[in-house]
Amino acid sequence: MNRLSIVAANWKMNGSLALVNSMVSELNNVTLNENVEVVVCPSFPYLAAFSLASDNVNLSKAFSLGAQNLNEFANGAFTGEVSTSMLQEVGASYVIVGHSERRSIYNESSVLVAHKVKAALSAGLKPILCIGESEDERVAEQTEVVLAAQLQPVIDEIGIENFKNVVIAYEPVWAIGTGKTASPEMAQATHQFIREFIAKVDENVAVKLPLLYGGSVNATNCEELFAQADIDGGLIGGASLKAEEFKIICSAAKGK
Ligand SMILES: O=C(CO)COP(=O)(O)O
Repeated sequence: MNRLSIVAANWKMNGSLALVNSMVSELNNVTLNENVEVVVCPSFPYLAAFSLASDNVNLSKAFSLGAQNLNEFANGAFTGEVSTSMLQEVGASYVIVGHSERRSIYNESSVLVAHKVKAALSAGLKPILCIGESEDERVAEQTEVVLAAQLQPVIDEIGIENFKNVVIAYEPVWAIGTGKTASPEMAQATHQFIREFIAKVDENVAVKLPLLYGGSVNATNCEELFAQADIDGGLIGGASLKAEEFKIICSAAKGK
């Protein structure tokens, strides 16, 4: 089938220059399976340093750099914000959009998320679009409704054909940073729903779409999660800050 698997590290507001340098040299020793890409998303101040350190060791092209957020406007009076061209200039090729922490703490709506996805694509950055339900929503059996409501504004904004440059990360909010991973079967069922939701609009796009799982992925559970038919890698938080553990997770991914 030839579908790319991706392991993306979301450092969130963690890390340091020392971690950037040690991670780059550790990643230089990882052997990846075919059709696997690794994306490291440190905080804004470390992007340029990560690029430089990767160039210095000539890190394989399978390793890319991503940002954790972007502003939807090209430039202007937006104090504290970062534009797509700035991200590109420092070497980012991916950007996380719509993480549940941004949706809940910074009130980012699905419409704003859609605008950010569009801005990323227009600048040639690949968005890693995060979607996921809260624990209450799952208990109320609203998971599929919530996911559909998060996806539809993006489909409306960019058009389904542009999903060929999008990565989706399914991150159940109740599994983020809690140690409560969705079981591989539960995660697979939800990934299958997401792929079928996209397939209803465009089957060719759906077949090729990398669908990552996120939420307490670690060195112990990654293999079983990544073996699921519709799970094409992961978006890793806490475990991506520990080089030894992250390397195991990277090596567990296989292109489908
Ligand atoms: O939010 C996440 C990645 O974006 C997941 O975080 P954890 O892996 O720490 O649960």
